[in-house]
Amino acid sequence: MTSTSSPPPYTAQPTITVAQKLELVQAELEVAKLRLRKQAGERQGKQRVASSRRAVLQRLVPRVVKQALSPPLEQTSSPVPEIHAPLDHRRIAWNMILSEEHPPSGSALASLKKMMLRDLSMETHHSGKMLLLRTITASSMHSSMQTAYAVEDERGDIELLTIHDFAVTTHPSKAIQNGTFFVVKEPFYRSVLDEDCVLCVDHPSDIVFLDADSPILPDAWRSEVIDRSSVEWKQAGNHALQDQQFVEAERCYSRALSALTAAQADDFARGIIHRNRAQARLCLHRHDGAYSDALAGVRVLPKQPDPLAEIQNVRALYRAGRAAYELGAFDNALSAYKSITAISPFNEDCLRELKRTQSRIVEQTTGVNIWKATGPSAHGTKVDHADFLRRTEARQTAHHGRGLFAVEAIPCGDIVLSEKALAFVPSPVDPKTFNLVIPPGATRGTFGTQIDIWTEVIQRIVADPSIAPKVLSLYAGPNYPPLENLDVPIVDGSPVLDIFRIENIIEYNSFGYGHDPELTSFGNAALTTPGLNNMDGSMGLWVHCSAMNHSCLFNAEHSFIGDMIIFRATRDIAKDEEITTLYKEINADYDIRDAALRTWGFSCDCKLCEADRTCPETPTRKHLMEQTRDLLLQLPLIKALVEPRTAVMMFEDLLVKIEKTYPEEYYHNLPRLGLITLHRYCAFAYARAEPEKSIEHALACIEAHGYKFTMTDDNFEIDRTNAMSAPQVVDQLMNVSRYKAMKGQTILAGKIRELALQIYIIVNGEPSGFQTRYGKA
Ligand SMILES: C[S@@+](CC[C@H](N)C(=O)[O-])C[C@H]1O[C@@H](n2cnc3c(N)ncnc32)[C@H](O)[C@@H]1O
Repeated sequence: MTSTSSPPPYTAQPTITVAQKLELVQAELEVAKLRLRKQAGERQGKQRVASSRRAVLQRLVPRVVKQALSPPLEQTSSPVPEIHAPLDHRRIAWNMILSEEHPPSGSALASLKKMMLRDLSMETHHSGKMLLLRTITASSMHSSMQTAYAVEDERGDIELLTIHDFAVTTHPSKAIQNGTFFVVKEPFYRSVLDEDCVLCVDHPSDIVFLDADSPILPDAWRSEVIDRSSVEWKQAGNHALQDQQFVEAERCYSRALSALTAAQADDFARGIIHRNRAQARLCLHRHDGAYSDALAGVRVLPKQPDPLAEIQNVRALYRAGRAAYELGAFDNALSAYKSITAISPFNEDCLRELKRTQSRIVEQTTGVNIWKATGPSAHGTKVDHADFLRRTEARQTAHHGRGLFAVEAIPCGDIVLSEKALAFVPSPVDPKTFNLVIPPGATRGTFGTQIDIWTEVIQRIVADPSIAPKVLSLYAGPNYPPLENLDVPIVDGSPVLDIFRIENIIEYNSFGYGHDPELTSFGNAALTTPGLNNMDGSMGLWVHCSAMNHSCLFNAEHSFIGDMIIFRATRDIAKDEEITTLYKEINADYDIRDAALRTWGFSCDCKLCEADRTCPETPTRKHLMEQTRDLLLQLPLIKALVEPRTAVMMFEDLLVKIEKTYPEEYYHNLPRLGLITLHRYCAFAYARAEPEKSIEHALACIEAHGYKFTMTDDNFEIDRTNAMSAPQVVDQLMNVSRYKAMKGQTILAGKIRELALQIYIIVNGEPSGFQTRYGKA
């Protein structure tokens, strides 16, 4: 059967790669953005045109820019070979955040003037105003990141409201029911793609939910004031807690506290409510509030023994300990647990938590032997360990903003720091869809797990505003100058958080990693793979190490175990030396490398980049490297047509030519990255027939990474001032070690193996997998 209507643009493609699909999406997006901007420009400041109830309800049908693409994707030899996860059945869901980046309202409800829907102007932020509304429908998915509701004001006008998921998922109930009352602060009424306007809420604090008996509500809407005593509210809270309705429990306990009369406001009654609310908040992962409630629930013990007061204090202190532990405030947790042991020395729960807390404190000071502590099963999970940060601190650099510096000498191979993620999203097991969010004014988008990290960071700060300064201290790109005050203001009970600043912080500071098939036997070895690759990878935000700048001649290599990032010194680091790492897997082609780093807004000024920039041979080398790439792609064909020896000679010929593009006056003691692939290939090709030649290439491959290697019969010296640790170096060292062992130079072979193991640990974070890959000594 044939259809007369033209097929949607994507289904015309028999198969399509992710890269091609993204290109299509990007192109369509550009058209949409242009249309939207034109439409917005024409409408700015014009009076809202009222819609009928029926028309608004019809608009609730999900409609915006969501593509579920039918043809299965195929991985081809497309220019994005870095996408490794199986791509079958992947679908792309994309959507735009429809507002230009704009700050949240920082005004208190009491200072805002009420307005009505009919007073709205299009494309306008209504500063100093607020809308009092109620939902008249349940939610409907508006796009993959926004939820839509029909809402009405007290005059009965109705409109479509879209709430960014951050605002919904950070709302305690995570779901807004039909009939919910709320205020939208300083509303923004803006265009969407299909000629309509919607009210929109992007920032969590721009919406304030109201109880049904709130005095702000008009009489016609307000239910009778629920006249409960504090004790009744507390009992309602207890029931809700028992039923695991933690949001409701917290609300009831809060009402119980405000309903306390002066006569009831004694230590005893107040203490019970605080302790109970602490429990509800622990269950809601609101550790700031749980901690302060728990402490408020600690009673002053009378002089005479009072078993009830003691039991209550044990409860309160235990909750304080748990909350402090989750906030990473291990000293506070320790002191809470120690106070319990003074009351109840054999409390088993307390002793267990006390021991756990003590282990974290030891880890903070001495570092954790992370691989022994976690084992390989930790991959992709959140591990229970503490940061080890005391060897480094953030300081101002001369030209690169803040940087991370060693506060003590760190020997090669040692842990520079290990840090637990503030937010971590493991790669999806079954990545069927990924989201793409591009604000209309932006030239870049946010993809896949990066969006999940964004959500997680916002949720964490909304739950625990005490962590905000850590996040807000991070570099947020050129459009967001540093904040003078890092504490997030709390207005009407909500932290006022700019989701667009957070998005930029994630963009510039998060690490993403995917597992390269070539590296899987390297246990945890991970590549930093920003951009496209993130859609499959695990991703996290690690705050302390975010102060670390990039250098192609880095001195710290990072790897991941669970949600911990581990940096190891790739050479001896002196006290007060700046610690640097690779932001992006290094490319031998300077133009490609530079373009990648420009996405972070800078050009690297390391000696290697300087040499590549100034050496007159760089363009010739680029051309030769392109030839190398072409030859390697055609290798199966070449092998079929010519003798293997001839094929190798073709590569050796290229090697000689590329070597000449590295004049000593520019590249003295520097890596010669353009030689690595060819030496590696030749080492492999000669391995069986001419092992001596293979070892020559293996050593040359190591040298091309910047290692200066001088060997005697039973020893070697190595200069690694500008050397790069890499899995290929370990491979080649092990080739040399095996060869030397075969030749009877067992001492030398053993020493080279030790060096290989050290570099393996630097690259991999830990030694697991080494024996599996290279066998026993
Ligand atoms: C993760 S932050 C690193 C810390 C940052 N310098 C700060 O002040 O907080 C990344 C940003 O640091 C800057 N940066 C990092 N490495 C750099 C380098 N080698 N040269 C110039 N700027 C660099 C860039 O602005 C980059 O977007």
